[in-house]
Amino acid sequence: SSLPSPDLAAVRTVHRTALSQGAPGALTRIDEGFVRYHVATGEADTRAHTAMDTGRRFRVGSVSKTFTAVVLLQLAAEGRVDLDAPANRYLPEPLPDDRITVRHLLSHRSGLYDYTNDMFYDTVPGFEAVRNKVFSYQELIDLSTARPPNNEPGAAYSYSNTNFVVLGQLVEHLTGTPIATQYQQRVFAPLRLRNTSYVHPRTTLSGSYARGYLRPDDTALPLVDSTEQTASWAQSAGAVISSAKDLNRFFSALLSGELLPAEQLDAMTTMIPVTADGKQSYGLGLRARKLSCGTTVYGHTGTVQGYYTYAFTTGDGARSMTSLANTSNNGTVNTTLGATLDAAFCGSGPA
Ligand SMILES: CC1(C)S[C@@H]2[C@H](NC(=O)CCCC[C@H](NC(=O)C[NH3+])C(=O)[O-])C(=O)N2[C@H]1C(=O)[O-]
Repeated sequence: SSLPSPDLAAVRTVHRTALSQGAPGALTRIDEGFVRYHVATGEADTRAHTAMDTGRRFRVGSVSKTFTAVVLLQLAAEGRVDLDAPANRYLPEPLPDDRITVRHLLSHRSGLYDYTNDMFYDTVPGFEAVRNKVFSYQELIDLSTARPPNNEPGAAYSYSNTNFVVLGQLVEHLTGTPIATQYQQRVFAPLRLRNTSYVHPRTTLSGSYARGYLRPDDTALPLVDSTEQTASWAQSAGAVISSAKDLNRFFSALLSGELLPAEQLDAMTTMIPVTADGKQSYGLGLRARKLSCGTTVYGHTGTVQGYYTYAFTTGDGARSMTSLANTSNNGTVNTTLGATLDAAFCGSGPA
């Protein structure tokens, strides 16, 4: 490819920095055609002192939003949902504002308040209060609509988990099947993502996986093992479990046109800047980042208790990278881990 070779030494340096900042372990896998690169550092399990390896599964957090967006856009391609219709046309219970369209939800422009702002205001108590809870979509939506909207529909970008919880409810109401069935039939099975699952509300991960460690707000306290949770607070906004190999396969397939017709892929990759420097933008359930070398990559990030994920690919899907650090509530680690993007796609160290 026209890209410089990945800088694996730079990836290792980023991992070591993340560990020095509090991550128990980190992994990065890069795939380009039949060529793959693996870098794993530190521990997947700090009690058993098990070494991290790139084959381990983990909770992907909001990378789940791209899976949900693919299901929605396939339904749109089948003529079963109109992206510019009011979402209320497809929902069992109406949102307070009829002007909110399906596209507003997919692009975080609905204005719907993000209930996790309250739910996780106090990090560990908030997590402990919900880690074994099972929510209905409607319960989560009601938490959101109890608060004023962030903006008029379509007037601004304001990221909100609520948007993708509504979209999960919409998919289930429209198809009459659980979102898990739609993920399985439309994405997991066709791409043979054997290490990817949606097991909500089961709390355990199967197979070989990395344990996740949540940092308390009082950073003097020990990390909290947050591996087992229902992730019911997130569901179609964040409850997918996957691996670096599978996420690389998913994003490569998506951007190379295996999952969506051109019209829907174009809609998904029509990006609107979300940072002042214009380097980060959002489309429909998809992020884009312009890297230090000028290359733009497409994918999503994830933050779920105990796990930070970056999963991105080139515009043609030729080269993909997934990085994980098995901690969270540690913004320094999250920012550090993001530098694996430059190492993977620009062949350079942190910008
Ligand atoms: C926009 C984000 C960053 S937040 C959103 C979603 N994750 C969540 O909403 C979880 C928030 C609480 C997570 C918790 N933090 C606290 O409790 C802080 N008090 C922690 O760090 O484990 C996800 O994933 N998205 C990320 C994304 O899309 O990159």
